[in-house]
Amino acid sequence: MFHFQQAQLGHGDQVVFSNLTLTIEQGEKVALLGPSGAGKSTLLNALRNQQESACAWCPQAGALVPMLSVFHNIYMGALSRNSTLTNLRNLIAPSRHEREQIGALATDLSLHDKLFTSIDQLSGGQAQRAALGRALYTQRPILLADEPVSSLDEHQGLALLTLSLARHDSAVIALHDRALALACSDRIIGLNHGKVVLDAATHSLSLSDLDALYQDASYQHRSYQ
Ligand SMILES: Nc1ncnc2c1ncn2[C@@H]1O[C@H](COP(=O)(O)OP(=O)(O)OP(=O)(O)O)[C@@H](O)[C@H]1O
Repeated sequence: MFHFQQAQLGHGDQVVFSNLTLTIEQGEKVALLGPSGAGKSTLLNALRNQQESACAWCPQAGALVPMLSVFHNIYMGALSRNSTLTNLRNLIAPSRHEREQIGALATDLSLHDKLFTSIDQLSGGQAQRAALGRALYTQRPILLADEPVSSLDEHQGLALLTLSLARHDSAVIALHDRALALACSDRIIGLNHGKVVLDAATHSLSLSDLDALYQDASYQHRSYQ
């Protein structure tokens, strides 16, 4: 599904991964872990570039339109699958179908009472749930998400991540919460300084294995598979 062979990834002149070899198969639910600046967002962007039309995309900043409502921001997930005319009509006077679909999704995200509230009047966690809603509403098979539940409490984070993963065939999700990664993924890829330093089946890992990823600057590659 995704494959890199001795790839160089970065931003303009800034090389982040100098020699990345990595394959992610269809059906895998992968958690990306690693300290700040390790390269998680860089890798997610590169994955998206490989399969853009198949990916539901939930970037870290959310990229929502602050003046528009939760409903309208979630609807934006559907823009690419409808005609311009249908989109204009739905943005001005949503069809019953869209109201029902987005209403049900907002209920799943505990945002039903904020459906017609603008994003700039939401808490950080509510805005994050709206961003996840927009990604889910694209209805594409691969979920790529960058810290999608970082502003939520652990119970809500786990519930929404579980819901999101159940709606996608495959997923790669950058997380900072190690326990959440252990609870939700079936493979964990650990990054450090633009290198894959851990790549293992989740069931073979413990919290302390993951702690080491953050504590030891000279962490060496470990594979448990
Ligand atoms: N737009 C950019 N232009 C240049 N360098 C960038 C850009 N975005 C990120 N970088 C650099 O790439 C490296 C990896 O950043 P990246 O955002 O991928 O890390 P991350 O693991 O997602 O971090 P965080 O957990 O803080 O989000 C960092 O050194 C960062 O400074």
